[in-house]
Amino acid sequence: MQPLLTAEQMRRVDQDTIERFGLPGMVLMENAGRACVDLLYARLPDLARRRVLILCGGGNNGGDGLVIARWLRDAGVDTRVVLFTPADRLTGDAATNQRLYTRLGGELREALHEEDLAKLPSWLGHAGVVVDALLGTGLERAVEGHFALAIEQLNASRKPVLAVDLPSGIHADTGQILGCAVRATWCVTFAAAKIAHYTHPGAEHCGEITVAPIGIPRPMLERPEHTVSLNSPARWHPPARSPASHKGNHGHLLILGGSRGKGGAPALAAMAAQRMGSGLITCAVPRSVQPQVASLCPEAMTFAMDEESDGGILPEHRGPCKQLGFNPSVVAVGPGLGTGGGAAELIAQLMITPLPMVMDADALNLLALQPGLLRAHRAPELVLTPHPGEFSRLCGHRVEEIQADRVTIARNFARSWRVWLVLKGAGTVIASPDNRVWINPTGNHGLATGGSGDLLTGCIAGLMAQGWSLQDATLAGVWMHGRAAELSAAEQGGAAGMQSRDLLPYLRRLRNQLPQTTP
Ligand SMILES: NC(=O)C1=CN([C@@H]2O[C@H](COP(=O)(O)OP(=O)(O)OC[C@H]3O[C@@H](n4cnc5c(N)ncnc54)[C@H](O)[C@@H]3O)[C@@H](O)[C@H]2O)[C@@H](O)CC1
Ligand SMILES: [K+]
Repeated sequence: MQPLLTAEQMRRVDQDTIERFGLPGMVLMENAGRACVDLLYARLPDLARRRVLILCGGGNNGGDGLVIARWLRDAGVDTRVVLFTPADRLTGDAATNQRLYTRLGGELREALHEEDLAKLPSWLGHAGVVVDALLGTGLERAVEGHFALAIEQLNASRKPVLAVDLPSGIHADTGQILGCAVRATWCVTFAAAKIAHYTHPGAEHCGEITVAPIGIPRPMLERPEHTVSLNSPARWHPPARSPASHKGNHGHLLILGGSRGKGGAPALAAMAAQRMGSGLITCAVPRSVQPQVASLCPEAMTFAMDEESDGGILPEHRGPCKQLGFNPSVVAVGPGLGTGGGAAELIAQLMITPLPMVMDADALNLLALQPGLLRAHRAPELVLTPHPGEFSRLCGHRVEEIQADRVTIARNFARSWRVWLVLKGAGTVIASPDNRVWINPTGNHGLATGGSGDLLTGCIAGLMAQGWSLQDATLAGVWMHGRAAELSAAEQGGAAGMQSRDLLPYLRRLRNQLPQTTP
């Protein structure tokens, strides 16, 4: 497990390590500072020839900066410290580290008044690298005044920046910028990453993230109340495929969707599910788009549903599972579905159908119009995959409110509606009905194009249909979808201009790289 902590959780972990476990705070701070020094040496082989400017705030983040300053000065590196609080106001371990640095002959300037700040551009100009130790997890209000000025001048200097723990100005729990925030080249965080490291816009400010151990015992980090984790392949348990298997062993996925002008969506979902290894796939679509879906994806079976004059599904065909004469392992509903009356009745019917289900796109828009359906759902496993706009319609919060605290709002929704929620967008949040949350680190802006959501639906539903656990199918589907975009960008000429279909060969490659559990 790679927990992602809030500022309060980290504070408690630090405190328990010091008070209950008995490891002094000075040791933690020493290890934190030392880890930053190691990163600087590793990334800048010519560090000894650079001037290092260290900007320190008045809390323990500044204390880490003073540890860094001591090590570098002792190694003969040209090191300058600028303190943004009066030195005599430092307390605890930060004050001790200030004394140690000064005892070593280290020079320390205070930047408290306008005339001090006027010198900052010149100090920055002479710096070969800057350490941002202004504010860490203790950020408690919007940055303004001389801190804001320093951050703006630092960003304008375009110097390489190491952020200590978090880029100053980023809120640890939400990834939001409070006032303004440092743009770092590297960020070394301690013991565990924080939610902000993988939540935008904070994530973009971090640069390369390193999680450094500082002596906090693992059980302190892996507490049950630490419910947010990074989504990573290490914890999935994909079921093994037998060499003697046939298509019937790998599930039958029913995709319900499509409408006139939106025939590509169910076809894309089907193609992604195939690349995940689904055995059989049936696309049930309105009659007029059936030939299109069949020619886009000849490996899938198609089923024609009678349609309304606008190309949507007719209400009398709302029981497609029965009509098809088979019991699908999983239903994926929504890609290109449309929001006509027939589609609405279809959703109502599906919500009382006891089948595992993935709902996306127009299925979610229809659900938003009849929220009572969600409360009464009978799906043993239900995954909703909204983007922030769809989620806004579902949960009633404005998009800006959702984006300002994605983890909390997604978590509350999943818990109160007993669903798995995949809140899409950079740093996709996956929330389970039992209060656990994962943040997904893979993906890029190449996914910001039509069709990529349909692929994601196909990935998750395709894995579920093969007997993956709901949790693993959802986590792996999201992770591989993002990773495929990264691979496509790296190997096919960049993220912009990516077509959703470009992801398909990479999905197949990633699927086959996953470890399998023994049958
Ligand atoms: N024992 C510990 O608790 C450890 C803490 N560590 C470091 O300590 C940091 C947390 O330390 P603190 O809790 O002292 O917090 P910070 O050092 O992040 O900041 C707290 C100080 O900043 C002030 N402040 C808050 N918001 C401000 C704003 N917008 N503008 C100006 N000043 C503002 C507060 O009044 C307080 O004086 C971590 O991020 C990490 O870098 C590490 O040294 C590891 C051990
Ligand atoms: K910082």
